[in-house]
Amino acid sequence: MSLLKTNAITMQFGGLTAVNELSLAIDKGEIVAVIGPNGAGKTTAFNMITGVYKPTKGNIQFNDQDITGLKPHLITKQGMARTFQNIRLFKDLSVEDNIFIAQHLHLKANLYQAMFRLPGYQKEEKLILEKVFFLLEKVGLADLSREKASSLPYGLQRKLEIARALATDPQLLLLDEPAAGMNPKETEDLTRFIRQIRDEFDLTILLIEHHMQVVMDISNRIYVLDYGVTIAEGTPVEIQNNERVIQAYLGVDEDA
Ligand SMILES: Nc1ncnc2c1ncn2[C@@H]1O[C@H](COP(=O)(O)OP(=O)(O)OP(=O)(O)O)[C@@H](O)[C@H]1O
Repeated sequence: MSLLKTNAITMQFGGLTAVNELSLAIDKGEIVAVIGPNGAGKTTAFNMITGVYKPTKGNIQFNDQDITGLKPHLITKQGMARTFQNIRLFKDLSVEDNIFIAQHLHLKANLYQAMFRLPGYQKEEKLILEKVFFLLEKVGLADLSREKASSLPYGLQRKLEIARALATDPQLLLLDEPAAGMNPKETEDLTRFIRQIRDEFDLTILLIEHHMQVVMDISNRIYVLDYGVTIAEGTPVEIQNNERVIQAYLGVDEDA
């Protein structure tokens, strides 16, 4: 059974069809990549899946529930989390506070209990802090918990962003260009890290990535978009040998 299924989702912006009848099916535990040249529609696809845009046509099933058009925070609550192409941390907050804030989504205490720090809130807060440190340990950032997010090297900021996404207890994690701007060492580390969190947190991962080495190394399957159209789907080996893909993408602009 697929964890995520998009049935011919289409997104039109005026006269432009950014994504045309995209049908993805992602099984539990898979790591699946969506690739394609700039402007192919990858981020638009993510935005439809995570509720930022409502598809013009088609529908999206997550865990066998129709989530088409649900607001992003409700989709997050159903077990989907994402990171963005441009890092979106609270740069002036500490590493631990960046995760603490994400955890608040799960708070059951009301505003009154929180304002006066009543016992119900304090108990919950303690549990959240434990979880924050558990996550920081897992991603190797525990020693840097008090540092300002903006003071971390780029690769670690990306890790922190992923840890923050994990704080919402996702089953499906969407990563939008996780290797963007990373040096070769950081990229290698990231590939290992993505596999590690998939295993440790029992995740399914969908990623957009331009870095071909990362894509080929990490993905179970790959979908290729070009001008909004799905031109190929297959294993890394199949994709690397697909003539249409080579023409549309791999032959050009490999490291864009
Ligand atoms: N909100 C919007 N309004 C109008 N056009 C948009 C909007 N968002 C995206 N587009 C257009 O839709 C097409 C697909 O864009 P999208 O950002 O999804 O591509 P992408 O594959 O993610 O590209 P990149 O690799 O550069 O991030 C582009 O032509 C883009 O200009």
